[in-house]
Amino acid sequence: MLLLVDAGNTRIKWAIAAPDAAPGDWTAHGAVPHAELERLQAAWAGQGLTRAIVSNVAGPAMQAQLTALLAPLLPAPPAWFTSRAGLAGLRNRYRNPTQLGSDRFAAALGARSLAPGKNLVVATCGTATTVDAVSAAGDFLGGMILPGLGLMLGALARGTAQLPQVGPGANGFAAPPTFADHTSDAILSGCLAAQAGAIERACAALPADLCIVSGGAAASVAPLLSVPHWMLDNIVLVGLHAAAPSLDSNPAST
Ligand SMILES: Nc1ncnc2c1ncn2[C@@H]1O[C@H](COP(=O)(O)OP(=O)(O)O)[C@@H](O)[C@H]1O
Ligand SMILES: CC(C)(COP(=O)(O)O)[C@@H](O)C(=O)NCCC(=O)O
Ligand SMILES: [K+]
Repeated sequence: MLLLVDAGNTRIKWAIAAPDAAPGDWTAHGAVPHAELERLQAAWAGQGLTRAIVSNVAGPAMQAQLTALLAPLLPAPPAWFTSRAGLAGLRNRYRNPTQLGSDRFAAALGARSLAPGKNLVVATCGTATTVDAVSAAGDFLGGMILPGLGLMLGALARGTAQLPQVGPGANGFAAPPTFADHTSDAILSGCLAAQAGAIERACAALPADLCIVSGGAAASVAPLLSVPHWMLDNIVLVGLHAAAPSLDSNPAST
């Protein structure tokens, strides 16, 4: 069984797939915040793992923790997925291709596997929000990095005397009226508009045939979008899955 891992700056997302499964066809999947990393031991043990592909943008301490966690569960070390100049028909136009976050390159691969031959904007609304362009011809053109919804809300609370910390309600962050009539909703209106506005500007600039929206805050941001879009739980894992066959012949990160 193949284990796919997307270690972001807030949560570790994972999925397990049979060797011949199509990208996104998973037998199990889940997510844990960094503080609950040890729960992955129970989730992954006994799954018959034979191989793992890991994207990690959360730093060397996370890599060390995942290495220790996976050592008894796998016959060989995991493949640490990294951005590179090209993979699976996707060319990376970043000035230095390896500087691109591995999750962004994986997300672009995933988007292209789901919607080949289209001009795509790929937005992942996580700790940071990234808004990237993939051309119909298969070029990762580059993109935007902005604070994610949680960071925006936290920055306003930390950096001002009068603004409160706005948290999610029972159903996440429901969009308030644009011109809100109290402070909490005014903050939320502004931060959601910043997220959705960046995505819409990217879609207009490309221009995009389709926008793919993913990440922990996607369900809060997507309803505001006035552009054609698909919302997916984890486009990064789809991309790692889609990349798996190509990594055998191009194991730059292993
Ligand atoms: N209930 C919620 N509603 C909306 N957004 C949320 C909620 N819970 C978490 N988030 C946002 O999702 C982010 C985590 O998403 P995730 O895609 O796992 O991030 P990362 O890949 O950076 O670890 C948090 O930083 C926060 O901004
Ligand atoms: C932009 C990111 C911080 C996003 O991380 P995330 O929100 O998924 O935790 C990550 O992709 C990263 O560290 N990128 C390296 C710099 C770059 O992509 O240009
Ligand atoms: K992100």
